[in-house]
Amino acid sequence: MNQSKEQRILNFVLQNAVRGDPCSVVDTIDKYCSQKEWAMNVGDEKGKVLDKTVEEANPSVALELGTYCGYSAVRISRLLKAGARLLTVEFNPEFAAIAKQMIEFAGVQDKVKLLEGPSEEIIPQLKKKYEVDTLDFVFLDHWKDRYTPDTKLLQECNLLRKGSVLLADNVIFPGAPDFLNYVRKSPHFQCTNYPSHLEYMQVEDAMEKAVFLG
Ligand SMILES: Oc1cc(-c2ccc(F)cc2)cc2cccnc12
Ligand SMILES: [Mg+2]
Repeated sequence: MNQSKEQRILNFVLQNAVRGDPCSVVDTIDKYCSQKEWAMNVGDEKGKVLDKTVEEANPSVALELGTYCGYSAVRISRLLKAGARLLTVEFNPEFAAIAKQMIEFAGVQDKVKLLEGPSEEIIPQLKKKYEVDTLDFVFLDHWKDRYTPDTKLLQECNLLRKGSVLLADNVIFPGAPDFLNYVRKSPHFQCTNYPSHLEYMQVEDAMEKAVFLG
C-alpha cells in the first residue's frame, strides 16, 4: 500500500532530524515541504509571526485547532514555559496518528495533548473533561469555515478571558472572509493583521490576531 504524503514527511523527519530537538524537527519539515512536497504546515515565514505572538502571550494553557502533522504543535510547545500546556485538536485520524509520532520524536509530548475529533465536539468538553479554566492563546488553523462558529463557541463556553489571544492562519489564502468580518466588527475583539505569504509559496496570505476584550 503506497505511503501518504504525511507518512513521507514523518519518515523524512525520523531519518533526518535530531530526536528530542523541536527546532530540528521544524526545520526538517520545512526543508522537505519546500524542496520535495508542498504541505499545509504554517511554515517558517508565518511561523515567525506565530512564535512572536506565542512569546508575547506566554500562555499557561494554549489551544490549537488543526494539528495536521504536528508542525505548529511542535513550534508552539517549544516556546512554552515550564508547566504550560498545549491542547491540539485534529479530526482526521490519519493526520492525528502522524502528529502523535512527530510530537513524541520532538520530545514535547509532556507539554502537548492531542485530542482527536471534531472541534465543535471537543471545545464544549474542554472545561470539564480537560480541566481548562480559560484559554490564554488559540491558534486557528483548521478548515476555514469553522473559524467563526468555533470562535463563537469558545465565547459561549466561557473559555476566553480579557486578554485571550486568538491567532488565525490563512485569512487571505485559502481565505476566511466571514471570520475577518466577525472579529473586526465585534466590540469584543481588538484585531491586528499580519500580511505574509502562503507556506513555501510566493502567494499572498496573512494571519489575523484577535485579542478578546471581555
Ligand atoms: O495553511 C493552509 C493552506 C491550505 C491550502 C490548500 C490548498 C492550496 F492550494 C493552498 C493552501 C489549506 C489549509 C487547510 C487547513 C489549515 N491550513 C491550511
Ligand atoms: Mg494553515
